[in-house]
Amino acid sequence: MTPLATNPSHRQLPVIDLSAADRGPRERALLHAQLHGAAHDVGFFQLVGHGVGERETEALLSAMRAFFALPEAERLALDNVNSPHFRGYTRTGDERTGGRRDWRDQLDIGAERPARAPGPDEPAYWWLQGPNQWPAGLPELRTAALAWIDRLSAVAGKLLHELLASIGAPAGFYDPVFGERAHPHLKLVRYPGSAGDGAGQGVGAHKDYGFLTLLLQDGVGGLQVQREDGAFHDVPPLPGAFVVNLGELLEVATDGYLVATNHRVVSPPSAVERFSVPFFYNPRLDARVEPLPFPHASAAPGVSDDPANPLFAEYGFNELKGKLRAHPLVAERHHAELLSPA
Ligand SMILES: O=C(O)CCC(=O)C(=O)O
Ligand SMILES: [Fe+2]
Repeated sequence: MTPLATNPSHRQLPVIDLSAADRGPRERALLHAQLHGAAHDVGFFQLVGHGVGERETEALLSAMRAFFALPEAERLALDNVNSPHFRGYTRTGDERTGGRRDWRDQLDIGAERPARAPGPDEPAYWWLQGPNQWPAGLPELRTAALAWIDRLSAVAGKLLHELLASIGAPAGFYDPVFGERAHPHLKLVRYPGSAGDGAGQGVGAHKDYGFLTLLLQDGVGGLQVQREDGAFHDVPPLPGAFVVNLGELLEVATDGYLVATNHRVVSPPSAVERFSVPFFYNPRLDARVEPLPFPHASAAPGVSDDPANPLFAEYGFNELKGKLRAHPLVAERHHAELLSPA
């Protein structure tokens, strides 16, 4: 072994088989031990045995490829700059993470609900609720994306139950913040090679805002997770698996016992495109995440204290902070009153 080799235990994320939950108490106990370790130590793992089949996945991916193959004018007809709800298409270079330009284009999709412009006494996060923007000539995209949101909401719900049980908490403790008014979110993302500015920022280091993220990535690679050593380590693509990471609300819920982990994407080499589909399992916008009762609560270190990234227990505020930061063009056009003076 050369001194430069990465520690293999750092390179490989845990692989968790969710179907073990249905194979009797012994297998379920083993699953819980693995989940507990992965969620507490890393906050990232590969999920297999989730039951989502190749047909459903291919329906989503082929609609997605068709979308990104549309002429730019047709994609820009859905420009999110026209949506006060941060829905629609973001062209490459218009998104920011850590104050720097991300080199990816994407379509942001959420639950299909009518717009709700908040009144003067209502929280501003109601702006996040509103209609999606769909490409007129690609009805199959709407069908596949909404089906994916339903399907992955069910998988994520089951996973959250097992995860809470794995740390000795009541499995259904957060059920009331999901249900009919949950606020799931889906992104269809393309990384079109590198920007040529030397930064290689596909998307900059960040944490996700909600409970759990289930990511479908293609075979190109580039996703990296920050590990205990502070360095960013590759998350190699595993066919058929979802990469799962814990969001900020689970860190808030457990006072830091479970970790929301920083991650980023390094741009693929020029002329190589990478596609990914992150699904964010988020609760109602007006959900206030109560502290989770669980036996390890006294061992919790507290949530991370980053003045540049405060964590909010009321979910809508947590998402709104991120959206205003990531989409400055939408924020300036529609929400100037929410931006703090520079
Ligand atoms: O594209 C990826 O692999 C990750 C994307 C991501 O982390 C995000 O959009 O929050
Ligand atoms: Fe993310």
